[in-house]
Amino acid sequence: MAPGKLLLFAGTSEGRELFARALNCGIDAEAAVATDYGRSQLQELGGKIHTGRLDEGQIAAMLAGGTYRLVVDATHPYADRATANIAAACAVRRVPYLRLVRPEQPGEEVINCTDMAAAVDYLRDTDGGILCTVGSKQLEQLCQLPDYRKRVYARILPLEENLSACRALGFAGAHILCMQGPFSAELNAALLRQYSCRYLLTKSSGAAGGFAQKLQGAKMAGAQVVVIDRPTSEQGLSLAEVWRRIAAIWQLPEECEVSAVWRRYFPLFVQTANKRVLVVGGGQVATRRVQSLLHFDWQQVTVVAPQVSKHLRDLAGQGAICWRKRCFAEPDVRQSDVVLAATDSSEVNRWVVNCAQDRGIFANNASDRHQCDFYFPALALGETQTAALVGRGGDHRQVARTAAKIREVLRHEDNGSE
Ligand SMILES: C[C@@]1(CC(=O)O)C2=NC(=C\c3[nH]c(c(CCC(=O)O)c3CC(=O)O)Cc3[nH]c(c(CC(=O)O)c3CCC(=O)O)/C=C3\N/C(=C\2)[C@@H](CCC(=O)O)[C@]3(C)CC(=O)O)/[C@H]1CCC(=O)O
Ligand SMILES: NC(=O)c1ccc[n+]([C@@H]2O[C@H](COP(=O)([O-])OP(=O)(O)OC[C@H]3O[C@@H](n4cnc5c(N)ncnc54)[C@H](O)[C@@H]3O)[C@@H](O)[C@H]2O)c1
Repeated sequence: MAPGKLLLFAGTSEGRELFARALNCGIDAEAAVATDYGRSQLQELGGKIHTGRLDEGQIAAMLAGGTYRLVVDATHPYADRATANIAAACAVRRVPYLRLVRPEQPGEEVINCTDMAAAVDYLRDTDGGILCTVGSKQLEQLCQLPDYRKRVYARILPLEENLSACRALGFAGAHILCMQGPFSAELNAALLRQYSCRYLLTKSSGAAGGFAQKLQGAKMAGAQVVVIDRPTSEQGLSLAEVWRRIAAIWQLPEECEVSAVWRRYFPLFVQTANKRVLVVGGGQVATRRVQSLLHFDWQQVTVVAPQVSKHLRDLAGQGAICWRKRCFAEPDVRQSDVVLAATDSSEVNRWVVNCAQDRGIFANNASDRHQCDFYFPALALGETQTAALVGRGGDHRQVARTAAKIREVLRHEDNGSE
C-alpha cells in the first residue's frame, strides 16, 4: 500500500497541521524546516524532521534515490526563495510537487504597500508609534525612518538571534516585544494602546498568520494597518485541497483521522485485586486479552459470549474465569469496574462500551480505537518490572514487534540479577 514517502516543507501552521495528519494516518512523512524554532514546533508530533535552510542542490540531493512520492511546499507565503528552490529541485528529480497557498484576507481600510521600502516611504510622512509585526529580518529597513528608535516597537519571536539583531539595530529594551503568538485581537489592541502606536505594520499573512486579529485589534485601538503585500500573487492549493490529494495518493480510508495533534494516553498502572473486569466476546482477540489479564490478580474476570475458544472454556472449567454462555445484555456491565468489548460485531462492541460509559465505567472497544477510554497494551513482564506498550493506535504490528524486544531486555535484566 505505501507508495513512498511524503516530504513536507512545513514551517507554517498549515505545514504542522499536514504533518500531524499524515503521521496520524500512518503515512511515512518527513518534515523540513528552516530553523530550530520550526523544529521545536513539530517535535512533539514525532516523525523525522530535517532542519536547515536548503538550497536547490541540497533539496535535489535529498530527493535523489526515488523514495519520495510527493513534496508539499507549505512554507510561508513570503518565502519566495525557498519556494523557487523546492519547485526547481522537484522538477529536476521529477518528484510531484504541490504548493500550499494560504488564501489572502482582504482588509478594509488598510494601506497596501508593495514591499517594505514602500511601507517605509509611507511611514516617513507620518508620526506616532509603529507596532511592527513582520519579524526581525526586515527591521533593518525600518531603521531608515529618522526617529525609528522612538517610533518603532518590534514584536519578535523570543529567540536569542532575533533579540541580538534588534539590539544591534539600536532598539532599546522597552521597544522590543519578545512574544510568541497566537495573538488575540484584544492583545493586539492592548499592545497598540500601551505603546501609543498609531500604526500596525504587518504582512498579508492570511487567517493562520493571525491577520484578522491584527485588523480587529487595530480597529479597537484606533490604529491604521499598513500591509506589505505578497511578493507575487501566488498560484497554489488550499490546505483542504492538498490534503485531498495526499489522501488520494495514499488511498486513505474516508474516516482517516484528521485531528491535528496526537494525544498520548497515560499508562495508568492500577491495583487489580479489588476490581472486576468484564470481557464481552470469546474469540481470538478476547482470548489473547484474557491471557494478558490473568497475569494479574483480579477480583474477578468474567467473559460473556455464546461461543468461546477452547482455551477460554478450559479456563472457565478451572474456575480461573467466569463464563456467561450467552449474548451480552446491558445489566452485564453493572458489576464491573473495567469493560472490554471484543465481539466480531462492531455494533455490539459500540453498544457494550456505551452501556459501560453511561455508568462511568472505563471501557475499551477492540474494533474502534476512537471509542476507547484506554488502550489495551502489549505487555512485557519481568520478574520485578512491568512494561506496557501502545503506539498511536494505527500500527499494531509495530507495537507487537517492539514489545517482543522489550521482553528480551527484561529477560536479560532478570538473568543478570540472578
Ligand atoms: C498491543 C495489542 C494488545 C492486544 O490486543 O492484546 C493491540 N493490538 C494487538 C494486535 C492486533 N490488533 C489488530 C490486529 C489485526 C491485524 C492488524 O491490523 O495488523 C492485530 C494483530 C493480531 O491480532 O495478531 C487490529 C486492531 N487493533 C485495534 C483495532 C481497532 C482500531 O484500530 O480502531 C484493530 C482493527 C480491527 C478491525 O479491523 O476491525 C486497536 C487496538 N489494538 C490495540 C492493542 C490497542 C493499542 C495498540 C496500538 O497502540 O497500536 C488499540 C488501539 C485499542 C485496543 O484495542 O485496546 C496487540 C499486539 C501486541 C501483541 O500481540 O503482543
Ligand atoms: N484490538 C485488537 O487487537 C484486534 C485485533 C484483531 C481484531 N480486532 C477486532 O476484534 C473483533 C473480534 O475479533 P476476533 O478475532 O476475536 O473474532 P472472533 O470471530 O474470533 O470472535 C468473536 C466472538 O464474539 C462473540 N460474540 C458475537 N456476538 C456477541 C454478542 N452479542 N455478545 C457476546 N459475544 C458475542 C462470539 O461468540 C465470538 O466469541 C474483530 O471483529 C476486529 O474488529 C481487534
